[in-house]
Amino acid sequence: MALAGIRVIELAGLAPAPFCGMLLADFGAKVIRVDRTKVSMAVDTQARGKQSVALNLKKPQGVVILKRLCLQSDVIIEPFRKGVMEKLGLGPEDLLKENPRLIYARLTGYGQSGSYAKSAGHDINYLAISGLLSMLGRSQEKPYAPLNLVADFAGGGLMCAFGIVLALLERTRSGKGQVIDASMVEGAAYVGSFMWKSQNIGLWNRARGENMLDGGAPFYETYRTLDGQHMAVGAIEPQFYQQLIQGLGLDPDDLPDQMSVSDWPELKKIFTEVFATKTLAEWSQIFDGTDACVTPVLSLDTVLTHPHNQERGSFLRDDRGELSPRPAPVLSRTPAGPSLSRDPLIGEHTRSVLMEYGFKSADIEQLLSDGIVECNEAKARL
Ligand SMILES: C[C@H](CCC[C@H](C)C(=O)SCCNC(=O)CCNC(=O)[C@H](O)C(C)(C)COP(=O)(O)OP(=O)(O)OC[C@H]1O[C@@H](n2cnc3c(N)ncnc32)[C@H](O)[C@@H]1OP(=O)(O)O)[C@H]1CC[C@H]2[C@@H]3[C@H](O)C[C@@H]4C[C@H](O)CC[C@]4(C)[C@H]3C[C@H](O)[C@]12C
Repeated sequence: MALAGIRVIELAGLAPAPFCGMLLADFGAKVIRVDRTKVSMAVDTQARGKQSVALNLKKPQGVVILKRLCLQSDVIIEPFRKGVMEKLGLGPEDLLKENPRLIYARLTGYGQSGSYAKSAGHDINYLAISGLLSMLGRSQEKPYAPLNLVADFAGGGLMCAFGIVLALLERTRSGKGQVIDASMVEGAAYVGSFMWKSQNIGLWNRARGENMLDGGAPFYETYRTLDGQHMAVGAIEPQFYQQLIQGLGLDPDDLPDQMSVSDWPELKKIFTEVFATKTLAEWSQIFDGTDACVTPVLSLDTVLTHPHNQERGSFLRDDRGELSPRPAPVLSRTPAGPSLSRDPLIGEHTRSVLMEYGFKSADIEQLLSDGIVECNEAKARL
């Protein structure tokens, strides 16, 4: 796998950092998640392929252990508010001094500088400050955040993983690590570059929800079917639009021009009425194999049974039968090899990881009895 041999220390966080760690693990990195002690249940739902060490960083010995782990690792991912790591004596200066090859990834909402740097926040706040939230939503309605996909995952976890891979690549030339300041506000805005750079071609001239790609156009919309499901329509180009009209059984001569914006509400009404006359299966049969750009809106449960997804093996089932997306993209020689085993329990690998990093058995027993680290091997065997 592409990242085989890379060791990553991921300090446990909420959603973006765990996703970043999972991406690296899927592509072969050894990812050790450092959890707090005295926590019963992990909140990391993106723990595929990771190991867990439970370590109390509020104790000086805990800090020493983390430093030792970082000394023999390539990457650390920290998901805390600005200043937290420095307060613990684990800031970039401390860690890079001991391991100059370390890549120190700081995944935060607002970045390491600026007046918001120390403020709490979540995806919706970062999206708001990025400018993008103002563009998301239906006509005449308030802005609407599309789950926590854009800032947490696209602009946060994924962008941070991109930074880490860049830094690893650069290190092969310089031999040096570096600090990555991954702000979700900036990551989200960057993912949205198209929105800024396409303003001068008139794509966003109208109010929110009334443009071509934000729900304004009848040919870029979802429609309810007879059986209460939905079809997605993305027939932008005239030659594809023509196939949409044909599939709907409409006569183009009876319809206003595709690009007549003032007629869009009327055209939407017509499409809505027609889509409501057939089931999702019937519409799929009509449009599959055409270039009308019409597809069924699948649920998380039905994606697996769709022929295209089945043919490509786009989703996988783990040992417990849970379904999730296969890692993307697919690399021809060194594809990802996601773990199919259950997620780690908190502290399940404390002992084995510490041994691997050179700690002696007797020292580990002492750390356990002092409450600096915790082990959950017994629970894991149940
Ligand atoms: C699924 C829910 C998550 C939703 C995601 C949401 C939409 C997001 O947007 S995530 C993005 C959040 N933002 C960031 O990550 C940006 C950077 N980080 C921050 O800004 C902050 O960390 C913060 C704002 C996110 C949190 O601030 P906080 O004050 O809590 O923390 P920090 O200032 O960063 O300081 C951390 C302190 O912790 C100390 N620490 C760290 N590690 C250790 C260690 N190993 N040992 C000792 N101490 C440690 C560190 O030193 C700092 O200490 P100080 O403060 O003294 O400096 C989920 C959201 C909530 C979940 C539910 C909830 O947890 C309750 C249940 C729990 C149960 O187990 C499972 C079910 C729950 C219902 C659970 C379910 C879901 O997981 C949630 C709903």
